[in-house]
Amino acid sequence: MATHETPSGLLIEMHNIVKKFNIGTENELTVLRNCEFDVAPGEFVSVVGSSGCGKSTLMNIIGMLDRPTTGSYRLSGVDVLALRDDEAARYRSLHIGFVFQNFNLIGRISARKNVEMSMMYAGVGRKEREARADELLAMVGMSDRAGHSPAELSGGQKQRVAIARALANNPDLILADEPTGALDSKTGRMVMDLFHTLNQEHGATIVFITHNPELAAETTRIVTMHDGVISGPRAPRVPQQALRLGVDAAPTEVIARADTASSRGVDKHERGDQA
Ligand SMILES: Nc1ncnc2c1ncn2[C@@H]1O[C@H](COP(=O)(O)OP(=O)(O)OP(=O)(O)O)[C@@H](O)[C@H]1O
Repeated sequence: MATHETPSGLLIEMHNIVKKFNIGTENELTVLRNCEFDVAPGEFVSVVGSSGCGKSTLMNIIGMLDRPTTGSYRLSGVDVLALRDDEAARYRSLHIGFVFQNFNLIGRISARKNVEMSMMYAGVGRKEREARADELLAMVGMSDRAGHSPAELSGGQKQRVAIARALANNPDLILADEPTGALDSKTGRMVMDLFHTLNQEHGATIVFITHNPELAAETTRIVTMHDGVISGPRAPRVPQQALRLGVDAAPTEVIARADTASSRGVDKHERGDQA
């Protein structure tokens, strides 16, 4: 796997990204316009902007689920746009963890199997997969539901499993698209606190798309999209010594901290300090 030590010190380097849909037809649409987007290791960056401004389109390109029409994109120093589709799929599965609004868990298998699945694609052996899935589910406080199927879990529990799955291959980057969007405010708070713990305690680099300005304000940097154009502060240019994600820290301690922070958030909520 590539490491964070890139010549620029940046994890994501996007330059002059343009995305057009339906090229050459009467429906041609330019959705991203000369976007510059850099992220340094260890950042927790939120991307905000009104509906239809291009956030998910940007996310799909960062997540290597789609390619830009023009522009350059390096992830962990690798020119990922130069990769063939099969190479890109493998690179994506090893380097990026996704968390979606609607969880995107596989319904007919257990929480543990959902976490294991991405490791299976990465070629991790069964014993190691099972052990790591258990560690990750402990980390997100879901050990007691590991054998349950997604239908038997609450929204917050599903999202915790999805976060454990996103961490499975020790990714360089977590991409979270409205991860609290389908959750009530208390559960959303808990999920957000888990992201903070992963960022602060484990050095996880997170790009977080949200409509919620209060949640965005908690992150280390906010960029705004407007009609396909990104604005906001640039990534710190000084190379950072970021920790790679790992579960070597005591998992129970991690979730305990998230839970404590979560109750603090609820208290604030009850006091009316936040929406
Ligand atoms: N595959 C596609 N083909 C054509 N147009 C598309 C496609 N995907 C997105 N668009 C258009 O691109 C624009 C930006 O969409 P995108 O989903 O990126 O916005 P968004 O900021 O994520 O919106 P929301 O906050 O509502 O999710 C929209 O006008 C949308 O209709």
